[in-house]
Amino acid sequence: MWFVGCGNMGGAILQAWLDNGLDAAKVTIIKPHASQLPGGLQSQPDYPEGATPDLVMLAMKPYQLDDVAAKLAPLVGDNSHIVSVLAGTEIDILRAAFPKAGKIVRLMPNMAVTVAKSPMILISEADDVNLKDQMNHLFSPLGQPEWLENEGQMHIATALSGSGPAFLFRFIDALAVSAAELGMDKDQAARLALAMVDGAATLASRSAVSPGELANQVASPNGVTRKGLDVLDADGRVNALLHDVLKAAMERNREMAEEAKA
Ligand SMILES: NC(=O)C1=CN([C@@H]2O[C@H](COP(=O)(O)OP(=O)(O)OC[C@H]3O[C@@H](n4cnc5c(N)ncnc54)[C@H](OP(=O)(O)O)[C@@H]3O)[C@@H](O)[C@H]2O)C=CC1
Ligand SMILES: O=C(O)[C@@H]1CCC=N1
Repeated sequence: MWFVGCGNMGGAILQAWLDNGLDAAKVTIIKPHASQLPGGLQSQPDYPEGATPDLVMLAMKPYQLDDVAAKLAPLVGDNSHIVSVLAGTEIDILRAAFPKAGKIVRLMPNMAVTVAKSPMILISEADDVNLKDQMNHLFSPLGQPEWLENEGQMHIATALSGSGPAFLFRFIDALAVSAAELGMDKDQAARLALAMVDGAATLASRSAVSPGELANQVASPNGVTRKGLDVLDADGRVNALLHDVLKAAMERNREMAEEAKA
């Protein structure tokens, strides 16, 4: 297996696979600069000569595709599947870059692969049951595989699930900062905000009722929570805010897809 690029996202996937028993000897990492890598692995700047990979994980930045393809495309053949985590880089573009490759799959993971809790959003160029089984087997130790029906859905899926952790991390920070501004010790506020989100997310994921209903269960009539919810809900504030956040991220993903075609 070859990793092309192994930074935040590629490194998290590799770490998760190593934690799940992947033999490090089967991994070759190609990237320009030496850096600390999962499992103490070393990267190399050049592609191995005379070797053909079974699987290539494309995990560099989207704008680096042309550079990568110039060197990698001649080395991949029918039996080399390519899995790309590149945001906004569509299957047609990947196929044009790697005309001789085996199957091409797009994956949108998030950083929670290291705790086996990333939705693993997938789409491939062909509706191939064997390929799906193979990908599910490969990626289910990192989170829940979730196949899209069409590639157009990848824009919003990327905003929600790929970028989503960043939005939630900001929310946790904002809760902690606000609690500190309102009188709590800063470190204690940070600790409590994180523990509360962790507990609430676990509860919601295990609950038979929706998060909306759970919010109502927390809020006593005329109680403390209702006053806070009223602020979130005033003029549809929180929905409007998150709509705008997802729309901005989704539109950037769409724009990146257009840039890749230009
Ligand atoms: N970060 C995230 O949460 C998510 C990221 N993604 C996608 O993952 C991809 C990587 O993002 P991220 O990990 O955050 O980025 P990073 O900047 O952390 O990592 C980029 C990697 O690409 C390598 N690289 C740079 N140039 C080349 C090249 N010419 N050939 C091979 N490798 C190269 C870098 O190597 P070096 O260090 O040696 O320079 C580095 O290992 C992006 O396409 C992004 O869209 C998708 C979902 C979530
Ligand atoms: O910000 C980005 O472009 C990538 C895609 C999803 C998460 N990180």
